[in-house]
Amino acid sequence: MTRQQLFEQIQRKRSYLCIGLDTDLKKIPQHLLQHEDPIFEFNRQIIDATADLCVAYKPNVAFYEAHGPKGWVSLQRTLEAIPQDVFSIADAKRGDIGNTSELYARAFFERMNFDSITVAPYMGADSVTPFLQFKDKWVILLALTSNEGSKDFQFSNVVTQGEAHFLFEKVLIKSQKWGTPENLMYVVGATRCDYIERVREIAPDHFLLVPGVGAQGGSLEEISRYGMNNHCGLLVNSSRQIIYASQGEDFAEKARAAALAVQQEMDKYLNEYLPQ
Ligand SMILES: O=c1ccn([C@@H]2O[C@H](COP(=O)(O)O)[C@@H](O)[C@H]2O)c(=O)[nH]1
Repeated sequence: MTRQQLFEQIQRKRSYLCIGLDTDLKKIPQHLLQHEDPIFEFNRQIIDATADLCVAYKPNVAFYEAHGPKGWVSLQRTLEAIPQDVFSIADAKRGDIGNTSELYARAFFERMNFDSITVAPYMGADSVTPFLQFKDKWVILLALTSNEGSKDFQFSNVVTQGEAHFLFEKVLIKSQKWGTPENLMYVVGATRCDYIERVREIAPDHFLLVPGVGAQGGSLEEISRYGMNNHCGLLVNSSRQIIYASQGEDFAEKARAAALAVQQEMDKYLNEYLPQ
């Protein structure tokens, strides 16, 4: 999917919501356990109930690979249930020496046909660029993550081009030599709203994948106010708050209601903050 197609979808649906498919057998409604693939059945019903309200789905690969080969099958079936025009994100946080990264890229882009994959920047250019060689596919690079531990490394002081920066700023500056706003996005946590203006100074045009609203408490209003650019430039993820809105037989209906509430808020922010 191209950046323009993503933006058109955002305008059409009045939404920049990404729904995280962090599907956990311990949390899904118990009546689904009788299905031969309960994870897929849960995801299928969530997707059917919410596809008109969101622009992306993000299965976190950990929730699938934890089940071994069966989990990979659930992931593949889930990907096939995502409508063609909805952006798909493999939240896999990969990255290794070049020839290994190339195989990761082939696994997620060719074997499975995801639109994008999350990648860790720590191993540098040769670990990231193999993912950038695929037409209309995206790298979503971890820049400033939403978790408490982000403080351990991401705020370390480093010197870039003779200037002092935080490490996450260096990731944003340096990686713009590897990709463009047409194939590179960044993960920036909604719990780090105080840095969103700084992120936009360094990377004004790139899309940001923003986890951390909902269960982690980040502010959708602040991220929208300070993070929106002229292509919207935001995919705001919510996983648990939406998919586990109910653990009863009405789970899909309740997930739809939770997604609708977020979409309606996003509609308002698109009116207020999208530059004309
Ligand atoms: O900085 C990051 C990067 C990734 N995540 C992932 O996003 C979802 C968040 O789930 P919620 O239930 O909405 O909290 C999850 O898959 C994380 O692994 C993140 O939270 N922060």
